[in-house]
Amino acid sequence: MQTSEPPRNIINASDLDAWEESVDPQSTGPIDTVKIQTAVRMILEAIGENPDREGLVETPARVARMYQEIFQGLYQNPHDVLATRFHVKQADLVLVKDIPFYSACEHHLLPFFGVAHIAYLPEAGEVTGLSKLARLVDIFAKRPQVQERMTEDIAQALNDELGAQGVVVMVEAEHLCMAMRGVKKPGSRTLTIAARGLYETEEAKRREVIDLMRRSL
Ligand SMILES: Nc1nc2c(ncn2[C@@H]2O[C@H](COP(=O)(O)OP(=O)(O)OP(=O)(O)O)[C@@H](O)[C@H]2O)c(=O)[nH]1
Ligand SMILES: [Zn+2]
Repeated sequence: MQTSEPPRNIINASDLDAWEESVDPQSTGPIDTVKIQTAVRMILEAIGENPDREGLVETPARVARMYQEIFQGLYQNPHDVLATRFHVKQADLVLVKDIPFYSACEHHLLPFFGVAHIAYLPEAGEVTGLSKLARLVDIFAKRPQVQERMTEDIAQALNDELGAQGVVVMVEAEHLCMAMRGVKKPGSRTLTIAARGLYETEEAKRREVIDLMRRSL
């Protein structure tokens, strides 16, 4: 459908300034917030709603801001996050457990959420900041995703950037597309694992790490 006038509740470029100023443009990249607003208005119309009624009039702009936030990982580079390195004299296994995350399944754009556990065996005492592991999770969670790819991507980025001897990533999540619609199985959880380096080949060592991940501290 071609219209010469933009829908009335589409906010124009000058109105966008206020919220674009509050977000680092380098971290959000070229997310087209005006296009999102147009699309959301059309969806509201398509379901038979009145997009001009009081409760909905700001909704396209809210959804645009939300997508700008929850998909900002598309424009963030794991290389930048993992550039922070420290050298320690000796380092054995590093394991950060229960890193909470929220992502969106790419099939339905509904949330899946849960925790990620990240372990790596540093090479020659080369470690990164602990918070950087959590930032890495966010970079890959804040994209349209499938859980398996998110798990593999985190492991691969750590392997590539850190040069670790081995990496194990485990993700446990609940998918709202399986809970609130479709098959309707709330409470079911999906567990995915990715391994790199020595943990790919040495099964006993991988199992040790997985046991640590599953054990409550
Ligand atoms: N492997 C995998 N599947 C996912 C993930 N997120 C959602 N899905 C699944 O993607 C599938 C999409 O299946 P389709 O048959 O194309 O879509 P659908 O008709 O909406 O499927 P139902 O959810 O079964 O109603 C569903 O089985 C979802 O459960 C994920 O992270 N990993
Ligand atoms: Zn889904």
